[in-house]
Amino acid sequence: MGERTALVRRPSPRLGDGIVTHIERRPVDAALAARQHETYVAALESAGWRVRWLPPADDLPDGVFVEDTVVVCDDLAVLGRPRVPERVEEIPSMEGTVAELGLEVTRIDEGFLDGGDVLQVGNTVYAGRSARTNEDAICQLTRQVATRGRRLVPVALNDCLHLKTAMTALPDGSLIGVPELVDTSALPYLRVAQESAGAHVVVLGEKQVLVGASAPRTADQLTAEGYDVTVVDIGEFEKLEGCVTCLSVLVP
Ligand SMILES: CN(C)C(=N)NCCC[C@H](N)C(=O)O
Repeated sequence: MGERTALVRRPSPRLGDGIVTHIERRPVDAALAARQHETYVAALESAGWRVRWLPPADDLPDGVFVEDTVVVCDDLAVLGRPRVPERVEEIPSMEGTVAELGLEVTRIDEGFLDGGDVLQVGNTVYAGRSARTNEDAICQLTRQVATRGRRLVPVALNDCLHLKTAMTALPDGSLIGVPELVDTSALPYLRVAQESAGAHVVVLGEKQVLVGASAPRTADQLTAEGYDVTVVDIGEFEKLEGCVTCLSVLVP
């Protein structure tokens, strides 16, 4: 802890068998995915994040989307509880890793929670009500993050996989995303991303962000605003409804 650690897992050669819900399945080039992942990890490292590899899970096609397996809030790690059976086996290796990092590990005992539905901005934790994350889990998460001084705001989603499919935040805490995909009534101002992939921003530092190559207009706009923008192509992961946030858990 305190070392700006990025948790990642190498992509499975079976990535192409991962779950798709809202888009059509397309063939995945596993070798290209591996190269894209290397570039993504290198970008985290060059922004000063110490990379910690989770044990490989080559039999778990979605195992590379580590964001869904845990929510880290200060020294607390709340393990995800996948609704989809295919992803349940990803949790134990994340549990071991966050325990080794010295985080206090807790679980959700009822309901379902994917970390992709949880966006932390300052002392606010936004939690998406999705097909993967339900009310029982959100209630428990509310109590757990309250122990770290956080206030949870539930957010209803419109037909999208995860909250972070719809929106993320910039380093100054302002929200960016696709308003049609979220109930904005509980949110402060949600800036409209230039393209849907521009809803996915990873905050690497105070002025440093990472976005996917599928969001060129957002990248240009953020650059014009003075951000140091790293662009990575994660096209093979996008075929499985992944985005740049899903591929790591950043432990500040
Ligand atoms: C913010 N997002 C989108 C995520 N955190 N996770 C993406 C998981 C994709 C995987 N195929 C699945 O359907 O579970």
